[in-house]
Amino acid sequence: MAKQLLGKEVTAALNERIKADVAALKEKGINPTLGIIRVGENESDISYERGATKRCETLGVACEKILLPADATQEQVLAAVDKVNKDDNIHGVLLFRPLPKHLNQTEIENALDPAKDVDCMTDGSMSGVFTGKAVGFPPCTPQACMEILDHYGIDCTGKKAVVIGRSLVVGKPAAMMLIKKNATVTVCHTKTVDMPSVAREADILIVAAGRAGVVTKDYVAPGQTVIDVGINVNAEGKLCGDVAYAEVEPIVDAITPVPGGVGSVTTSVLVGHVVEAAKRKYM
Ligand SMILES: NC(=O)C1=CN([C@@H]2O[C@H](COP(=O)(O)OP(=O)(O)OC[C@H]3O[C@@H](n4cnc5c(N)ncnc54)[C@H](OP(=O)(O)O)[C@@H]3O)[C@@H](O)[C@H]2O)C=CC1
Ligand SMILES: Nc1nc(=O)c2c([nH]1)NC[C@@H]1CN(c3ccc(C(=O)N[C@@H](CCC(=O)O)C(=O)O)cc3)C=[N+]21
Repeated sequence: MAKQLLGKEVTAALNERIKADVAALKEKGINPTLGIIRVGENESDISYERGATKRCETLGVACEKILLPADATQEQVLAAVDKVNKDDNIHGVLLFRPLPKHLNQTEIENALDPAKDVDCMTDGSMSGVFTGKAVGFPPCTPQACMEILDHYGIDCTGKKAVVIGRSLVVGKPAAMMLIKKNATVTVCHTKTVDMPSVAREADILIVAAGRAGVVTKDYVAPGQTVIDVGINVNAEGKLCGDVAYAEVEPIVDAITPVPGGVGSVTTSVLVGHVVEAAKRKYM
């Protein structure tokens, strides 16, 4: 039986700190607020929105939403970003990605006010992840993965880490953060040849492919820690990860469940960034 790495154990201390910061801000008459921009009805975006909204509520942070149709134009999305940029009562912004293909995502991402960039959307913020210089906030999901490793005392120094996925939201920044923690990192993607044998060599396996069940028992080995970032909705409408949990869990040392793993830490990290953005502005 693998040890379950539980999101709620990781977020307990984080949430207490956030609540204290929220109380201090409210005492000064500041109401920390997250702005959400969603384009279309993607299920994984909607489940993140639900989780983030709930987390805001329990931590006393307000939430304002702009919802646009899947066929929204570049101008409409840019206008939404401009609106949240100009709104002094919004301290941090979440824009779900990837955006529909017809949009110029880079232009939209970089239109955001860097001070409100709580999920590392702008190139300026992302540069900080690669250079190690403190620029803005790191992306919430890879940070959540690192929080889990830290909380459970999983030391990365000298370990082999394999990341499946190379997106700017998860895979690439996660690889940089693992390097910073002194791991030796391999990044896999759809052109990787013989992924199972690469993954089996890992001490720490981070999976962010966005395909339910890609990681089967052939990808894992005893002794491994598996962090399942994937959030997919199965045929019964239930959340499931990218790892075939039932067949992988008996083999490895430690694993994050879905739900109850990375996703719940991500929303806490996000709300923490919003509160920190408000603190930087006023305190
Ligand atoms: N738990 C959480 O808090 C969060 C969860 N997620 C979830 O994580 C998953 C990944 O998200 P994101 O990075 O944004 O997704 P993207 O679709 O942007 O990227 C997926 C990456 O995985 C690679 N990939 C896809 N299929 C395979 C495969 N069969 N074998 C190897 N590599 C593959 C792709 O490779 P290539 O580049 O070659 O196309 C790509 O680099 C999604 O399920 C998403 O919902 C995302 C953010 C937060
Ligand atoms: N710019 C951007 N950043 C993202 O991080 C991002 C994104 N776009 N697009 C969509 C995906 C998907 N994703 C989810 C995160 C948490 C839950 C989630 O359900 N969280 C629950 C808990 C789920 C669990 O317990 O595992 C909660 O917080 O209560 C779902 C989905 C983020 N993503």
